[in-house]
Order: sequence, then structure tokens, then C-alpha cells
Amino acid sequence: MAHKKRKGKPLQSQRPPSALRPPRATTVASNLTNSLSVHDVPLPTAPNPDSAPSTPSPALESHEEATTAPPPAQRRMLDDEGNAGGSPVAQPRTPASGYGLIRHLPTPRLGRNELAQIQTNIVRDRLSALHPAVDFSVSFMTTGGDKNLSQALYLLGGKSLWTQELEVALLNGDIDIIVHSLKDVPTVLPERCEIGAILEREDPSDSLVVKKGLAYKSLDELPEGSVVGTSSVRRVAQLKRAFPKLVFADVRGNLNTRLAKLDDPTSQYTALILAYAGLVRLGMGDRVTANITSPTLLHAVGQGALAVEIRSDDAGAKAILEGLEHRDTTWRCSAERACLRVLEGGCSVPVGVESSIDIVDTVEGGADPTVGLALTLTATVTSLTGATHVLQTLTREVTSRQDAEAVGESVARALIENGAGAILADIGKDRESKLANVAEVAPESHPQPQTQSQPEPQSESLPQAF
Ligand SMILES: NCc1[nH]cc(CCC(=O)O)c1CC(=O)O
Repeated sequence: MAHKKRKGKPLQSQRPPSALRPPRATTVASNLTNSLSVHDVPLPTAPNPDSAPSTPSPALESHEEATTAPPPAQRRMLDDEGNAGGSPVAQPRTPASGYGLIRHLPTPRLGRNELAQIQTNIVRDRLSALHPAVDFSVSFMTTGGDKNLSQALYLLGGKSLWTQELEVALLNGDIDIIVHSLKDVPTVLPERCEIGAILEREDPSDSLVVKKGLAYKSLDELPEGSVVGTSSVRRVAQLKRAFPKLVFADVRGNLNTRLAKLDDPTSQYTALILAYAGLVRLGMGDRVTANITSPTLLHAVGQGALAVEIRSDDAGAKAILEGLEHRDTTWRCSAERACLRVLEGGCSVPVGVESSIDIVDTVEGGADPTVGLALTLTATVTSLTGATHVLQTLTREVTSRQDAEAVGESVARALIENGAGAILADIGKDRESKLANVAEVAPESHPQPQTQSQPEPQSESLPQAF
């Protein structure tokens, strides 16, 4: 359906929906943490049989046993600051030489991460269909994020724990393609790494899942004091604002574990909030009680999309990935990620987004109007208590991923000017004080691949070990 030309539409400041009331002042500390217990994230690729070392890397396993990573060989690639910048440049591969998908698994005590396996298989199946002659194998690796399940991602200051050890293996040439849930991929990738393709997005909504046997059909129907399980500061902040009567509690483990906890009649949870995409991919779409969408809850940046990461100089991988990319998803997610990059630079902050691409007429009043594409991005930043939030929307015609990124950056700047800057500064202070409390139980260090830029002032206050 053609729309009127919307190019150049100015930024709109939007008031919060009137239904959203300020929450109670009480803040439960555990609600503010983002658990590390969800592993359905990074999905990397496999070693190339042609150029793989004769002794397989101890970090890579061709079966489903979880392993620790990176191995000593990979650690030696790190420089004094723990950066991977000194690692050798991996030899380029040719598409015909075979690619493997590596994907990360949780620690053995948590059992298999089914969602990560399913997502890896989705990518492998698509690649196999595109390149029937190429052998794609799947390997597994346990990441730092898995090994620090008890540490709050919020406190650790970013998402790179999920991805950095996989990136060390990627840069080392042990693997060629990492498969990720895009939502768990930091907005700034290490030098010489890039997103090679983003696949068509599943519905990015968050879903309400009510305990088995209970008849509630929506968050509105839940009685005062009901405990809703989620480990996302974004969900907690936005939902505290909309539903001050509810109590939000951390819930850990992979999706199956969380659902088992929910359904346990003795557990405190009345409901959970989970990504719709994950539930559907696990074949548990029937557990969705309702989707909670804008304006009540804006989803996470990149939610519902799978992405693959490659070495920037790997022309072979780029050739392999042609045909995997979904343009609309890529442009939408690029706008969302550019917005988040400007807002936080890698910290876990309550940013919710919604995006769409519409067909528009680009030539006003012309006899033969040219059809173009308009990207709309809405983004919101909410304080941890839900007491304040800022929301901005921008629609602009786009003809490239770069155009889409510019939309995201504009929305971020408008958010910062309209109050998000103060919210983010408060969150930085909150994180620092919590970090001081856990300083004595600092986790083991993890390798830190070099980043292209350091746009996140907040991360500098975090211990280097993270
Ligand atoms: N951080 C956890 C995570 N990462 C990706 C998904 C779901 C799948 C997706 O969004 O693509 C989930 C689970 C959840 O948030 O409920």
C-alpha cells in the first residue's frame, strides 16, 4: 500500500500513554539485574577441514559436550591488555573448502541449550540449501557468559561476555562463522569482525506466559502482588511503569528451565515474560498467553533476528552468505542497533524499540511516482524504577543500511536531548555502586577482543577483567 511521501518528517516527541502510571517507589535490587543464565545466544561456526590444525582446538567439540573456552592456545593470542589485536590474520577460505557452524552451549550443570541448537540448525539448513556442495558442520563452545551465570550481566557492563571468546576463535581462524541471536550481539564488534548477514526476523514481540493451570489471559488480569519472572532490565523498567501492582523477580536458566520453574506449583512465579521468537523456535508457541507490545512494552534491539558474524576480510564467507540476508530486517535492525550504540555503547540499559518499513511515493505529485521505502523507528529509554521514560519516533526514507543507521542515530540524539541522558547517567551510577558491593567476589577474567571505537564512557568505570 502506497503512503503519502513522508521523507523528512520531523522527530516527534511523544507523551507516554496515559494508561501508564508512575510505579511505586520500592525497587527490588534483584529486579534490576539481567541474569546471565540465558544462553540461547551466540552461535558460531565450525573449523575448516582444509586449513584446520592437525590437532583440533580444545575449545571446539564436534559433539554436544560443553567445553571451556578459550583454550590456552587462544589465550596466548591476547596482548597484555587482554586484547586479541595481536592474533595472526586468519587465512581466507574459499566457499568450496567447507564451513562449520559453531554454537555455544551452557555449562554441563545446566544441560543442553536447545534454543541455541535450533537456531544454529536454522542457519546451517539455510546455508546447506544455498550451497548443497559445501559441507557445513556444527561445533560447540562454552563462553564466559556461561561460566559466570551467577553474575548479573547488568553489573558486568555489557553483552560482550557472550561473544568475545567466540570472536577470539573466529579471528584465530579456528572457526569461520558465528551464529548469534542478534539481540545478544554487542553494538560495537571487535576490529576485523563484522556481521555478515541478518536473517529474516521472527515476530520481535515479548510474550506473557502464564503458569500452567492458571486462567489469566493478560497482565491486567493478574492479581496485585503477582510475581512476574524476567531477568531483563528493559522489561522490568517498562512493565513496572505500566503495572505498578506487579512484582518482578529474576528468573534464570535456559528457556526450558525457566518454564519448568514457572510451572512448578511451589514456585513464586505467576507468569514469565519471554521473547516470542525463542518460544516459537522451541516449538512452544502454544505457551504464549499474549504478546505484550507497544506502547506497553517495546522489544529489545535486534530481538527475533538471527545474525552471523564473520571476519571482515573473509571474502569466501561473504560469498557463502549471499542469499541469506533479509533486507528489511537488516535495515530495521541496523537502525535499532545504531540507536542503541549511541545511547549506551554496550551497557545493558532499558532501551525498547519498535521499527517498520513501509512503501512510500518518493515523487510528490508526479505523473509517474517512484516507489521508495520509509523506515520508522520508535525508541524508548526508561529509568530502572520505571518512574521516568522518554520516547521518540522518526520516519525517514531510506535507500541503504547506512541511511537506516542514520535514522537510529538521530533517534538516539533526540532521546538524549529529551531526558534519556539523565536516565543513562543515573543507571551508570547505580551500576557502579552495585559493582562496589560485589568487588570482593570478582569473577575470573575474560579475553577482550579489541574494539574499533570506545563510544561508551560508562564501560570505562568497569574493571578491565570484564
Ligand atoms: N538474552 C536471551 C535471549 N536472546 C535471544 C532470545 C530469544 C530469541 C530472539 O530474540 O531472537 C532470548 C530469550 C528471551 O529473551 O526470552
